[in-house]
Amino acid sequence: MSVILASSSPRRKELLSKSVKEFDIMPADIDETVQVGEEPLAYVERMAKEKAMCLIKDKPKDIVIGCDTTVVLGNEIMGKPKNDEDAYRMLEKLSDTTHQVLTSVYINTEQGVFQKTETVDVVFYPLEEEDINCYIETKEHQDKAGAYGIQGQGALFVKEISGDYYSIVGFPIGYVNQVMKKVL
Ligand SMILES: Cc1cn([C@H]2C[C@H](O)[C@@H](COP(=O)(O)OP(=O)(O)OP(=O)(O)O)O2)c(=O)[nH]c1=O
Repeated sequence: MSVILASSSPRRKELLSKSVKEFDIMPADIDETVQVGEEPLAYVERMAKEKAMCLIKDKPKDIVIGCDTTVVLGNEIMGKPKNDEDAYRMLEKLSDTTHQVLTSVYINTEQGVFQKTETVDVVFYPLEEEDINCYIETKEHQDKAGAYGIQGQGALFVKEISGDYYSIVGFPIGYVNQVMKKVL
């Protein structure tokens, strides 16, 4: 039996390695389109499950972990920006307001499924045009939901968070570790 992380994210790999010594990485290739009328919570939970399900078919005896993170402002789901203009648009909207970061982790094991979804409130300071343009030049936004990374230069935008920091980064390692202690 192996542990498989269904992810291409270097952050998820680094965080899982704090809890599990040996695991395989098999990125899941799924369609991440939001369905018509789909609520953010349902969306992020479906994505985490689908990433894991992709691999479960071939590896039913293994522990498979799928995870998804999305930024939500009001009812708008902000995934990864398509380009720099899209990133600018997202950061302009996130300026001087509170958004939610939703992260769902889906862990399939022989003992059953463990799924948890965290919602973290994040408050941003007002961002000036120059702040956003300088940030976009760093390219840090490119692979991140909501076009920022709290673990990098995006930290400068953050006034306050309420909830699990590691869920913002994309992987609720404390919870995953609790599950690993039960199933490994
Ligand atoms: C808000 C925020 C998001 N992110 C990241 C976490 C996720 O990796 C990414 C959201 O995209 P996801 O689709 O959740 O994940 P991914 O495409 O990076 O990896 P996978 O192969 O597992 O699907 O945004 C940060 O790293 N820091 C932040 O502050």
